[in-house]
Amino acid sequence: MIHLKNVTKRYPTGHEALSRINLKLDKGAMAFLTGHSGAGKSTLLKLIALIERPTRGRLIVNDQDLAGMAPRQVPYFRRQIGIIFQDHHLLHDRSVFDNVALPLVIQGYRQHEIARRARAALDRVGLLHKEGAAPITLSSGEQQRVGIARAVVHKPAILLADEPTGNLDPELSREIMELFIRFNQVGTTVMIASHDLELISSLGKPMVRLHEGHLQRERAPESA
Ligand SMILES: Nc1ncnc2c1ncn2[C@@H]1O[C@H](COP(=O)(O)OP(=O)(O)OP(=O)(O)O)[C@@H](O)[C@H]1O
Repeated sequence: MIHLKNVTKRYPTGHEALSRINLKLDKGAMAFLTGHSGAGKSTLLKLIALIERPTRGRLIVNDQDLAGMAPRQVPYFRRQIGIIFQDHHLLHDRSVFDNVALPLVIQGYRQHEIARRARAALDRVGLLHKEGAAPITLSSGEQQRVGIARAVVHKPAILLADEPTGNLDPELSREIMELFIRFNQVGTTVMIASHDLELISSLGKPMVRLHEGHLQRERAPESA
């Protein structure tokens, strides 16, 4: 589902954030990406989501070679991916429902389909009863769950999360990770960058460690 072949990313500053990365994550698999701050975790997720392009090497995501993808194809490619950030980027002048519905509105879904899917996504994160609330009135764990509902509302094949529990206490962090495991159990391929080693090593999923842009396998999903 996600295959990186000898991928290097050098930013215009000259800094090599990733060096010759080979990594394979099968369809329906789940893995954690670990490493210290600056190790290249966010860069790797950005390459998979085509937010950044590699300097060298190839990425195959959901059977598509990203090198050959024209800019006009990128929005269609991204529909296969849901992305969750540490600070969830919610729109604070819109309701919880509107935030979750937004990707479907942009994609031109019909009104009744938007309502059905947005409520289903909110239900899956346990927040259907908050659909009319303003995000600012929710706890940080609830706000993160709204971000997750928005990321899964279009039923992406791949879910990428960048430090999704960075601002949460240990108990809420575990709840959020368990939510990701549930999405994985219904077939979504999941990759999560996190430096919360204590939590993720207790979850029994493969871990891939980056160190200064180099891959150091721990319990790797599969060698490429
Ligand atoms: N747009 C950019 N331009 C130049 N350098 C960048 C850019 N984005 C990231 N970097 C550099 O690349 C390296 C890897 O950054 P990245 O954000 O991928 O690390 P990370 O492992 O996600 O770190 P953190 O856990 O702190 O988010 C860092 O040294 C960073 O300063």
